[in-house]
Amino acid sequence: KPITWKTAGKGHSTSRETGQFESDVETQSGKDCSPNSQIRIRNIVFLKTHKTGSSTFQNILFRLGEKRGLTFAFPVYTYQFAYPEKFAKGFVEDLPREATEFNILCSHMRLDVLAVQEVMPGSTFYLTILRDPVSTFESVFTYYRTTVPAFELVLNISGNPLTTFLAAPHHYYDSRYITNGLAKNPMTFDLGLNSTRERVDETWQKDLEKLEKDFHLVMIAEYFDESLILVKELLNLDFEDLVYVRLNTRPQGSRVTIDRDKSQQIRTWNQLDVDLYEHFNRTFWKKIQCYGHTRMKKELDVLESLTRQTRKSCLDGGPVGPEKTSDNLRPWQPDTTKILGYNLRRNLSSLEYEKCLRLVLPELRFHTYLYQRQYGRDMKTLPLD
Ligand SMILES: Nc1ncnc2c1ncn2[C@@H]1O[C@H](COP(=O)(O)OS(=O)(=O)O)[C@@H](OP(=O)(O)O)[C@H]1O
Repeated sequence: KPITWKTAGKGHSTSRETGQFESDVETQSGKDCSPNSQIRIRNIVFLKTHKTGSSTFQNILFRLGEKRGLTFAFPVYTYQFAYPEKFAKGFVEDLPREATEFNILCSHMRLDVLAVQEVMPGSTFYLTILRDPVSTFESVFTYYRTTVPAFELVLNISGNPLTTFLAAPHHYYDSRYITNGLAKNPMTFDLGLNSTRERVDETWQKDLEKLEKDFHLVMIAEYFDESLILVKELLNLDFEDLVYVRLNTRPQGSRVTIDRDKSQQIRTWNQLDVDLYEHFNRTFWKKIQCYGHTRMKKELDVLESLTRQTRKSCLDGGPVGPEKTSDNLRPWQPDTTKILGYNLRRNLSSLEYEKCLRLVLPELRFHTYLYQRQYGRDMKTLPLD
């Protein structure tokens, strides 16, 4: 089924006679069931939260954007919009000469919706992804142990660093430093909210209501495939657009075992993230309910089967450590854990190779490639000051 990308302009009407909806994105916002099978959406903002499976979804958007010739809003420097600063229009590279608007923005940022709206057209779909806060925090802690100041402080203390941190997090966490953003309620921080609060309060309820209005879909990492089916419906995509391999995974051995006590400590320390996740998990299942469980099951079967076939025809086995991947397929490696990558089967035809390569291409390489392609030059180097 070919996709026709059209901009869903503001003010499109609902055709009551035919029962078909051509509503613009605004009119769907906040609804549990969005009858949108007739619209073609061109513009997408994906808030790439940290350690939530977001690189896997970003890879889907990278492939989609390249295939449809869409224009990416890239950061002026590096691969992130001056993270952990709040997003600002000035962090975005200029439009390429021949383009009239940006279509996809999906690099790491700390959200400021109004600032993003200054960059992206009105007819834009806003998506993000949340993951169970205990798994997210453990992953964030392991990955950023030497870069987030609050985590760095426990490095030289003997014993398990996560145990040490969780025993007295206030001792290490100084909320005045924005670079500590990921050390407490990392998902709330990425969403641009005040993540330093100790507990949910009235302002928090308002924040949640606002997020519900701002985002058309909040994906849930634990139900990644179900999330993709909802994305497929929302953006009118094909199954083949959604085929993926899990990116940025760690070897089993690098995971810290989280027992019941530790899990409780993480939940207490990240209470806003817990509430955020529970809230959007509930709205997610309402959307699934609207979508229909039987229909969802059928779609999942098709996606799983296509994904299995694609992985089989592209990959030379499962994910492997950095020592076993070729240079161009090796994901960026922090100094605290290995990040797994993939090798491709040998003897792929050149057509297959191009398709399979994009499926496993690590974030930074794909970003560099797309930037080069869009601007006809290399990325700018960050000025030293
Ligand atoms: N499809 C899917 N579903 C669920 N979880 C997934 C998926 N793909 C990746 N992952 C897990 O997400 C973690 C990496 O997240 P990110 O890609 O967001 O990391 S990053 O912030 O961009 O570095 C990383 O978690 P940990 O392995 O616990 O570190 C991945 O294993």
